[in-house]
Amino acid sequence: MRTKKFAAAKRRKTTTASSKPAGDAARRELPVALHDVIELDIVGLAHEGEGVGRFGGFTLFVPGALPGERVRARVAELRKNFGRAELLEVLAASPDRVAAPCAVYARCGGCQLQHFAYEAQLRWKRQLVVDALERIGKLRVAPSSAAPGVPFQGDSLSSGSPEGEVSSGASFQGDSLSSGYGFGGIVVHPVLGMDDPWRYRNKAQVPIGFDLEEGGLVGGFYEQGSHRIVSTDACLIQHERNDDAVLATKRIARELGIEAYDEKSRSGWLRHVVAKVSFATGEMMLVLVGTTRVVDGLDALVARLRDELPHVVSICLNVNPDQTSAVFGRETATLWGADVIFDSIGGIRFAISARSFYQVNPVQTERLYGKALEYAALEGGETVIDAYCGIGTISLFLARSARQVYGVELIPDAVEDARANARLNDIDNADFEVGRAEVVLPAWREQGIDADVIVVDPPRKGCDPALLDTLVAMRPERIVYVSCNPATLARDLAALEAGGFATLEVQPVDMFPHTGHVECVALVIRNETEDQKPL
Ligand SMILES: C[S@@+](CC[C@H](N)C(=O)[O-])C[C@H]1O[C@@H](n2cnc3c(N)ncnc32)[C@H](O)[C@@H]1O
Repeated sequence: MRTKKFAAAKRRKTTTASSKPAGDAARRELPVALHDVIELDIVGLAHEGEGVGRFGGFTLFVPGALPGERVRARVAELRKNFGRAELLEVLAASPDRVAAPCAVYARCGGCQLQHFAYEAQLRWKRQLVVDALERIGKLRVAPSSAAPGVPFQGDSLSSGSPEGEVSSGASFQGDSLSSGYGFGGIVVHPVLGMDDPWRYRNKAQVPIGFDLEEGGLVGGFYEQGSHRIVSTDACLIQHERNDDAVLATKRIARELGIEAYDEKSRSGWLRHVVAKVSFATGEMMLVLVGTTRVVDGLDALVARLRDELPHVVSICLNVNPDQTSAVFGRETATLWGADVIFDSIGGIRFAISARSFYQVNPVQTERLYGKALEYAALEGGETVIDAYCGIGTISLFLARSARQVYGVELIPDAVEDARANARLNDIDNADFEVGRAEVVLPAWREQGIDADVIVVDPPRKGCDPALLDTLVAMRPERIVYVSCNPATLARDLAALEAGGFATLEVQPVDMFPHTGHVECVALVIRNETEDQKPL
């Protein structure tokens, strides 16, 4: 085993691969150099699930390592304030380490946490949320909700993302935390996990490539951080029917001599296979993404897919002729069968077309939106605004219990889907508008639309500051904040606290088991004492 002494000697001969000049590292006398093999203790997990270790006070991210472990690792990248190291050996394993069941886990970029026991994943995700609220939002989390059994304590908690999507610059300062307006702090519930955290995805989007050793046309997943395709026939977080459909498509295309598209030479035809399955009905849609509208063998491919895959009710073609990493091109046509498949979540039906955005984990989506409905506490007479409404999933969930729902969304196609889904469910009290929430809400306010409840479900970057200002000005009784990023959630909840609201509870939901992602829904209420202040 290489020792620290060896590493120090080797360091004198190496340079850093940092985005900063090598001289930088020398000046700052980093305790490691590129390619050093070192032993280090892992003290936390970063947002993407990499182990976080410290070596001589310097932070190193070690993918595959778990908190509490001692590992041997090779330094693979150095930057000014942190580095990355490749895991070589686990010297002392965490009791939460398990064998990842997926055969391609080590190479595929899809999952990051299969080697971490599921219960431990859930405890870690909850702690990520608590840390974000305390460190970034400087919000007080109720002590009673510091769940027993949370494995990581104190300063060695989840250690942030290397790139730092939200830089808090905040250290934990107990006394300066917000008091939560006397509510005793925000209750952060244990993460709602899945009873069976496998085979949960309803959509597979599989890149197609060429590999002579594998027999020609292959499909799988991009290797972590690259565009190299890892050929794979099974994905353990994917519904079996999607796996079967993709496997059959690859085999039949090979047999018919249909060529995979090659990014470098820009030759070949088939770029992606997308399979969608409705958990409610079992119906499936297949979308072939090719470079042109026609290709030899396409009719035969469709005929054989129809024969072999009885659950497929729709086969579509998307044409993407461009030299781009975007999956889809502009043109989509139905080659056979229906234009859409139907799914339902919580009794609301959704029509899913080749290009519609739709939640990929329908089981957990129902639980997440059920919580949003509970937090909205609707009695039937309320006006609700759903900002960032997408295809109107939350709006339609809430419309059944409210007087009127208004949804706003940036993407026109999604708004079309939202309107169609409202019609499909005979819901006539939900109106949708295309636009930026931060522009449309102030306009609605000018028109006299006042909301009792406002739901926000923004993208990872969180709410636009102008929208937060509008929420503060509109002073709805309740805000239900659905978030896919605890860091921006914490930042925005802090802004709402400053504007006279209080966050009562946060319910994290595990929408993507075995990945570093965690979704949250937060209940924020208007602070009545603020209402009594003179204007
Ligand atoms: C996390 S998704 C919400 C999805 C939606 N709740 C659903 O279940 O279908 C965020 C949505 O916000 C939209 N969006 C992004 N920026 C926006 C903005 N400034 N105003 C309105 N919508 C926006 C995105 O297009 C996306 O559909």
